Amino acid sequence: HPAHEFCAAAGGGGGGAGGCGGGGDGTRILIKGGTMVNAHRAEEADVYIEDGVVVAVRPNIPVGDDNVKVIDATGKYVMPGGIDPHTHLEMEFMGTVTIDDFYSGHAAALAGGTTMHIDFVIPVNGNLTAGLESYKHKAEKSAMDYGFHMAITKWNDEVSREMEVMVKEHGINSFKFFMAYKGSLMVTDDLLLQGLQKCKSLGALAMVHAENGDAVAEGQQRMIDLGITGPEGHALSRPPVLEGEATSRAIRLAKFVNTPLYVVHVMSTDAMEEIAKAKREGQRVIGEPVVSGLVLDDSWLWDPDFATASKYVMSPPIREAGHNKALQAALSSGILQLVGTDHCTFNSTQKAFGSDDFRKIPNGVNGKP
Ligand SMILES: NC(=O)NCCC(=O)O
Ligand SMILES: [Zn+2]
Repeated sequence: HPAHEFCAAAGGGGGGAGGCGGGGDGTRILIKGGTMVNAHRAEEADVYIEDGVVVAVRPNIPVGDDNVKVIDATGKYVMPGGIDPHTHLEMEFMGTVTIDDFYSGHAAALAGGTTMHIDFVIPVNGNLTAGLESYKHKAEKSAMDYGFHMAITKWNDEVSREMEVMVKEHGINSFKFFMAYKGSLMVTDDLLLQGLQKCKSLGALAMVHAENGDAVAEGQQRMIDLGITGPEGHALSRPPVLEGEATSRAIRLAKFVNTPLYVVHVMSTDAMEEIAKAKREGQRVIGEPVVSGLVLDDSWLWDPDFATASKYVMSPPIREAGHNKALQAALSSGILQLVGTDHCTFNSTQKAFGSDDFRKIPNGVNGKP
């Protein structure tokens, strides 16, 4: 099984569902001489691991016996594995499927030091159980730990009942509502309200993709009417004001229901300021910037080469320079709380579906731009 290559490389046990796992196989590893970094500080320390569990962290741990695998980390940082809270592996979207699956995506993540991620289950025709079955199947080739959030794309009594089953029987306790992608994944305010109330009653976390999907459709038509069909039309059609509006609306509806809210991929100062204001007033709102929004700007979308420009098409769009620095500052001051990648990769052939109409370019970028 391909997962074993990575488990072996990591010195871990056998690869069960959800990753390599410790396995109690007697593996002993000593990482020596590095600078160990945790959330609160960095220090010179060795790390001793038994059966996949860190049992000692202190300077100068003696090697002891020959059965300990010693890794020399002199001059290197030793950090906990990263957790990516936002990915889309093998996701069916905009008429195609993201090219990184639960094996190639895991290989890339592990190579970069990410050891766990949370993907979004997309229901099948609104059915949550069918969606989960499909994602469990996709994840059979996994090589690292993973978990699932779940999108809610329809509303009826069955969906409401299934949400409870997801929380109580499958450990899925975060549900995403797309306020954009009109005609496919988008939900109405009515559905969002029902969903927020259900999340509250289950103690689950509601998440939103915050853009005004109706206004985006209008903005897209405006661009087409103006003859703007290239990737730059993507950013022009869905400006920050539409992200700010939806973020504010979701925050206020969550306040009305009195339930916490997680805003995924915060890409603009407009959205970030809505989150900052709500938090100042004591509301429980979590804001997640993503790597592309923190480090890139929208100039790429104006590249005359379609293959280059289309690589940067995602939603909400990568914004004008300035938003990225403001998001970085908000992250360092705690207004925004964690970073995802929104890893959602399409190759140049897939991106070319929209070579004469930006509306058909599959939305999504590589999480490590
Ligand atoms: N972000 C993006 O453009 N694609 C992935 C789907 C989503 O998160 O909206
Ligand atoms: Zn996403």
